[in-house]
Amino acid sequence: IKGRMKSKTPIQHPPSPPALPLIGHFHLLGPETAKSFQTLASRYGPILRLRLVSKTSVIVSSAMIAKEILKDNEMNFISRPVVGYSWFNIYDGSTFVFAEYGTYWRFMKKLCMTELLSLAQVSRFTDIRRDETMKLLETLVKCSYEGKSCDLGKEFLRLTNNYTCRIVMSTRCSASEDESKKVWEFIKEIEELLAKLTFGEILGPLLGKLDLFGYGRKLKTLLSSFDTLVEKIMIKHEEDMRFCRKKERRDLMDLLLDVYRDENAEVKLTRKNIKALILELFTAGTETSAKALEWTIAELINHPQEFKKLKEEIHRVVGSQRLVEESDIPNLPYLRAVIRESLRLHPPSAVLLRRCVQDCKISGYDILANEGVLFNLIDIMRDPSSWENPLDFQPERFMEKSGGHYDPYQMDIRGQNFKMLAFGTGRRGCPGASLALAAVHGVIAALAQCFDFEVEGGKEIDMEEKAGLANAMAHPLLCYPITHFNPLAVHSFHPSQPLTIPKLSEGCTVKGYHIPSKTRLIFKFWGIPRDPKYWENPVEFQPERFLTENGSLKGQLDVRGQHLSSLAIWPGISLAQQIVQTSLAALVQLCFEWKIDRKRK
Ligand code: HEM
Repeated sequence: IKGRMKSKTPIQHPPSPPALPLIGHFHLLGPETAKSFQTLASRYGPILRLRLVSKTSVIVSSAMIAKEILKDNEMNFISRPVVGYSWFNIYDGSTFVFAEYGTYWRFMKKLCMTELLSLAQVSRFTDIRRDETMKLLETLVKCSYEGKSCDLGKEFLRLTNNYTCRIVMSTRCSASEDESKKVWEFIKEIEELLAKLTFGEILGPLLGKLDLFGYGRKLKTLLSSFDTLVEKIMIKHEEDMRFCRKKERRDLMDLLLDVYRDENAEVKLTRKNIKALILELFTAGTETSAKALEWTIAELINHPQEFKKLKEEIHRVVGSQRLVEESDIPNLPYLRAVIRESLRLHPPSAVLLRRCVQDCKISGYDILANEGVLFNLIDIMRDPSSWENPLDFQPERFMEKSGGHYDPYQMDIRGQNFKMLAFGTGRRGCPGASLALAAVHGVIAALAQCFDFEVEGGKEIDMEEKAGLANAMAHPLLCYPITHFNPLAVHSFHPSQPLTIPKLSEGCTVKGYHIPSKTRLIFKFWGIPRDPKYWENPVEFQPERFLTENGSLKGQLDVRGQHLSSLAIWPGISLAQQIVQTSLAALVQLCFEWKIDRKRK
């Protein structure tokens, strides 16, 4: 009323459904919040105003209005709404993601874009992502040989948490892997609590502060334990610097500590700022990237034609002698189209949150200062006026019509294309996009090259979305990997894997026994390379057996499968041999002599 009396012209709010006393429009939101917004948008238009108990928010569901707000009025919508759980956040006032637009936020954003998460930094950590990807492949190969199913969602979360831990604070520097495991156990619990508190927040400050369900107190305790652990890791980093201990590489914590100690820095960072940022890098980066992986592989499993096309592209470009690398990504346009299509249909952050700084007009409606604005990305990126058959998974839509090249404008996912806002846009857009994209492309390419996936009972993956705004899959992504390219098998006296041919396509007869089609064949390496028919003293370690008298290599060294008595290798040979030979040579030549603990034999 006060607002109306003050203004000469009546305020023209965006359309709004009838509200109930006290709870406002709360009753109109179903468990699938994004879908409820969608239903309301189809009745009231692409911009509408909702009151949820104590909070008033404007909901935007069209690319055009998103552009008007986020591009034409960027500075007026550059801050984020204040979140209720700040009462329980020990880092309140020190965070980056929810920082007001101002000197601190600008300083931190620049630091993220030019140092911490810059393209150069992301490529410096390629080997860490590769290493973690190999661990994932190893798990899947194991499941494949044992005929066990695998919860891919869990594995993806483990992968993104692990490489983030290593990039941010090198598990090796933190003395034991236990510490990194603890960090991500904290993060998991903190994320769960934040989701609960974000929902409870709409109850308003009075009820919110009462903390009826006790989530706030639990969050405070968890954050304090996280703080103690990260402080310990920080002290170790500082000791390493002080005593000039040699490190393989400098991680993000080292870079942040440099700024912390820099007397001339534009902004004096506190320890609290550093810890808050570390927490936010985890909460903003790990689950989002894991969800992107999960949705993409689920779509590919449900779309065998597209999956096959992706495999063929990788085979054409990379061949079958080595594992696909992140450096191959520029030459894999279909892969890039697949990732974009998955992010379009299933944005891991389903909404963008901004706050209006000063009263302004958008599409003829008044948006008032301090009103929150929520951009429903699912609606925007499935808008039929922007996308043909918007609900279908069609990576081809990102390719130019002729010649299968990609269309650079369509492919832009960093915010200049307002139909495609998976990473947000403008100054407040996601600074982790390069890291996330490198990881997601690398992992999906490796999975497509190495595996097929079967769902129990030959069914399709259920693509139902979980309740709430998290845009996660409602059901665990359980499937059976079938290895058709194993990059891990290494030639050695102790072959690491049995050789498996995924499935026999047609039945056949071997030595009088009928083997029906679809049987999985396993060749036991223990048997073949130790067969006394082929090898003298087969269980003795005698490298000389591979050498001629004048010291050159014998034909038997062929480990690529022509020599049946030495079947230990798979097409990952070049990579595998390089890793094993170079590390072994370095260990022997340069570094160490080994002593055995005699008591233990
Ligand atoms: C597929 C993975 C990811 C997706 C879909 C995603 C998406 C987003 C979105 C939509 C925003 C809000 C942008 C806006 O308001 O315009 C955002 C912000 C942010 N993201 Fe990401 N993100 C991902 C991965 C990452 C990673 C790996 C990191 C860092 C390790 C990260 C760090 C951040 C930070 C710090 C912000 C806040 C930026 C600010 O307020 O200025 N994100 N992200």
